[in-house]
Amino acid sequence: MRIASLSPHARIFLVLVPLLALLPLVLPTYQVTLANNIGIFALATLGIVLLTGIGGMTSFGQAAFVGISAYSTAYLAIGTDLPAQLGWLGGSPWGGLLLGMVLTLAVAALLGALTLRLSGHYLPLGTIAWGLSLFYLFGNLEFLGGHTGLSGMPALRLFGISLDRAESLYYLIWALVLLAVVVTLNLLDSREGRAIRALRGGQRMSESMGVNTFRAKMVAFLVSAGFAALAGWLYAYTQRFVSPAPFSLQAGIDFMFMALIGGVGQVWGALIGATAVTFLKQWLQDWLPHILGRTGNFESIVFGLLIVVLMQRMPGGIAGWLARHLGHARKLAPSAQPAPTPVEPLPRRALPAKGEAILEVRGVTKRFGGLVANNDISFDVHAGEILAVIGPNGAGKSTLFNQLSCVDRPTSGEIRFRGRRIDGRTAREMAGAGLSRTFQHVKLLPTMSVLENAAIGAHLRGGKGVAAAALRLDRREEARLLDEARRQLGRVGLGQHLHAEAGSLALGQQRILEIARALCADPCLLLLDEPAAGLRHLEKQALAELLKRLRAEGMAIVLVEHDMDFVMGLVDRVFVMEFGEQIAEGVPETIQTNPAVLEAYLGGVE
Ligand SMILES: Nc1ncnc2c1ncn2[C@@H]1O[C@H](COP(=O)(O)OP(=O)(O)OP(=O)(O)O)[C@@H](O)[C@H]1O
Repeated sequence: MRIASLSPHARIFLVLVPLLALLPLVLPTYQVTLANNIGIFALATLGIVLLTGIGGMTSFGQAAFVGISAYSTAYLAIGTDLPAQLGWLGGSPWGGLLLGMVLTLAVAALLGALTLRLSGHYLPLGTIAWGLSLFYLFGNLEFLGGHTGLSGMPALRLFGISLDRAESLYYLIWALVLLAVVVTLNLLDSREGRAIRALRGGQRMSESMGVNTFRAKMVAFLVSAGFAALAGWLYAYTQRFVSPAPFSLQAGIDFMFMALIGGVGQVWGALIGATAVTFLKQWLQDWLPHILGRTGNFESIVFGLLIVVLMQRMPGGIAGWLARHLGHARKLAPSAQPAPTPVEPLPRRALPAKGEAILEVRGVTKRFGGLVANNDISFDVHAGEILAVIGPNGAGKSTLFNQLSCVDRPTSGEIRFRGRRIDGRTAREMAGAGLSRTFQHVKLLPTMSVLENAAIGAHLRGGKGVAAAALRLDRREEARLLDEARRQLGRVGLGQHLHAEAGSLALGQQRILEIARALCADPCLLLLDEPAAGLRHLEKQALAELLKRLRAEGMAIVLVEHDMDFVMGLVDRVFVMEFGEQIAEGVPETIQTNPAVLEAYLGGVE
């Protein structure tokens, strides 16, 4: 295999694995011990990268999760005074890992269930509260040794091999770190991973594409806690002694610093950050007393100042800086590879018969306090038809759109989609039912590729979960999802831009990308919010051709649009609103000459 054909991640592994394998052979034992600590910190920090940097959820409780596992491990390994129920686990390192993992994940699930649905600062505050209370709990439980902790742990023994030396533990620790990196990279490069990566700034869009954002948050939270649990298990066997101090809130903040310095948005940032912070602290501790000529806790002060400067100079951390300067900012992100061979297309939804009523809106009224944004609106949309909703600014079009897509619910009246009432249903449910949409203000994930942005639309057409993704058992399905995204992008004319960052596209192209994303959901009703805004003349023509083809296939399309030339040459019917009222409805020819429309919408053209 040629090196040039390897992904950037594979190339990093190619360099890193032999380097890591050689280190204990050349380093003195105390530095191997330092490398072991770095590996354990990197594991916990990797959880922060996934949760905070990629998923956008800030947690200061990572050290507390490490602590639960470390204490479970130590408690079982020492094995004195075990309650009868835990006796069978006593003395076994696997028992410690199992108990640590189960307890950590149970606590994370509970904490997640309480805080992840809430926006704003609830999660960080919840994790701070959790970190504090657990620290005091560790210190006050007598069977955990109180503030002096648990000591006298035996050495780790796996498969009959004793890992009692720093060198032998080193290989276990770093093998697990690299395994965790692989699992994280695999997860991020999957359907579930796209959902996690979309959490930062794309939650409303994701829900409209059928992504269960709460589930995606929970997955990130649990995987992150799982890494902390693994770190805790290794920590206990490395130190062979546990006490509350290393699991304090301060330690949780340190993990956050490691992630920030290393590069919180990049998987490799965890390893870089853990290494940089450990060495920096060590270096400051060794040299500051010499430089300042006196001892004291100066390293904490200098460390704090250095972090402020680093954050200011390198907001993306060291990994972000390296990626930018080595020219692979994009490539370091999980990249969707082109499908190697033609794949079987995804199954399609049976489209309703042409002319079937897809959407029935009856007497819909929406009030915001005293303001009536939509008043008694009624219309139908049929399969194989394009309806335009037009009206001057503030007429109530977006409000209507939000209700049609179940982002908002009417104050009164009802909306039926394919005969079933949908007012009160969620946007996610509607995505599954066959309603897909674009947004007035484009909602893309700018640092993700065009291909991956489109693939989010196909989320509900795949079903492989986290374990399949982590173990790469989802490759066939993933290839089909990406193939569908590629097909839809080709259809809308973005086939040349598959691997570009979505944020690098012109605004008009971004709108078209939203249409491709919506089409990936295989909808039977497409809601397009100002699709022609920002498009050049030729792009508008191409868009009109595409919408005509979709109409011919039997799709129902509702669009809100201000560009009258575009609307009148394309749509079958026009629905006109003003001040929340419906003032006219009909074919474009009659609407164009309707006096009420001319008066209200065009400002009274004679
Ligand atoms: N969440 C809200 N709370 C209060 N008032 C709102 C809310 N959303 C919309 N409105 C009001 O409802 C009216 C209709 O707004 P809407 O955005 O639906 O109009 P529009 O036709 O889409 O306008 P535009 O073409 O400028 O997007 C406006 O007066 C607006 O201020």
